[in-house]
Amino acid sequence: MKELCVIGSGNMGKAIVKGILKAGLLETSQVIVTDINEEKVKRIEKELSISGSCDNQKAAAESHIVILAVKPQFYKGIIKSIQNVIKPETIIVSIAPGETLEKLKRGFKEGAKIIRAMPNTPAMVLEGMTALCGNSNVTKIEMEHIKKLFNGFGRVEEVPEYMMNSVVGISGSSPAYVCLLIEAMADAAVKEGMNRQQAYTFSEQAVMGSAKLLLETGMSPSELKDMVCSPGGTSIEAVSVLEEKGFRGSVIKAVEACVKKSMEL
Ligand SMILES: NC(=O)C1=CN([C@@H]2O[C@H](COP(=O)(O)OP(=O)(O)OC[C@H]3O[C@@H](n4cnc5c(N)ncnc54)[C@H](OP(=O)(O)O)[C@@H]3O)[C@@H](O)[C@H]2O)C=CC1
Ligand SMILES: O=C(O)[C@@H]1CCC=N1
Repeated sequence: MKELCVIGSGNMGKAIVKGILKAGLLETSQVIVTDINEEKVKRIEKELSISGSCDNQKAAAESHIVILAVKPQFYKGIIKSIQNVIKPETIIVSIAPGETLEKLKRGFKEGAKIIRAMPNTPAMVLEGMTALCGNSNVTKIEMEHIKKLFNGFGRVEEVPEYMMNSVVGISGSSPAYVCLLIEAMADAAVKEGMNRQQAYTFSEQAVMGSAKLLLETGMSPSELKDMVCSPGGTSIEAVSVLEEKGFRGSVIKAVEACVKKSMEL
């Protein structure tokens, strides 16, 4: 038996396995990863020294925890192929938006232990943020066990299921819009004559450092903004242009659109 089977070795599947191994939470011999693409399986086997397979059913049958890390459109087919081999004590973890506990439950046998998770790509560098919620068949101890694994590659918060779509908006999808901000600031510096690489370094470090400062001090974003904006200084000039252009309103609308899409999936 393996402790963990991850179905789908793409961006998230690989990030999750890498994080758990890096944190030393599981041995390489306790993990199996599958993919539809044999080349990808070979690559991840070699890179992480773990077992790989193209046989989802066999891998799921012999694992205590099964994480579904494929795009939502492949869920139906994969669940159909593994539903009969999932043991009553197996914990199934889904990371797709739109796959509700109710929808997932219909795919598995009565009593199945199902957890919904919403991680994000910074998991690749152990700085992920994951929201978790489980169905009533998952015990407290089992939830703690899954939390600990996801803690291996970042922070974890348990949330009620109705918050999962909001988590997609603020966390799962947000690296995409944070990157737009980083890219735009770098573009501005390039426009001023800075070389591209240096512009990315300044921009990335400013975003990372600001987030770290807030996380480590407990300061609110408005407090840090006020601290940076000297009276009659440079920062308030930038803030006032962003307000004029509807920066915050645009971000709120963007997150709302993301949450809405997640609800529709
Ligand atoms: N990327 C992100 O930022 C986040 C993604 N998610 C969710 O995580 C899930 C995975 O996303 P992501 O990792 O980005 O997707 P990827 O496409 O990078 O990875 C999925 C992998 O699964 C493979 N696959 C497809 N069908 C099967 C199958 N039948 N059996 C086994 N493997 C299969 C894909 O192969 P092929 O490429 O050949 O189709 C691919 O290698 C999605 O549901 C997504 O919504 C959640 C949070 C963040
Ligand atoms: O864009 C998506 O659908 C996925 C879900 C969260 C991040 N990426």
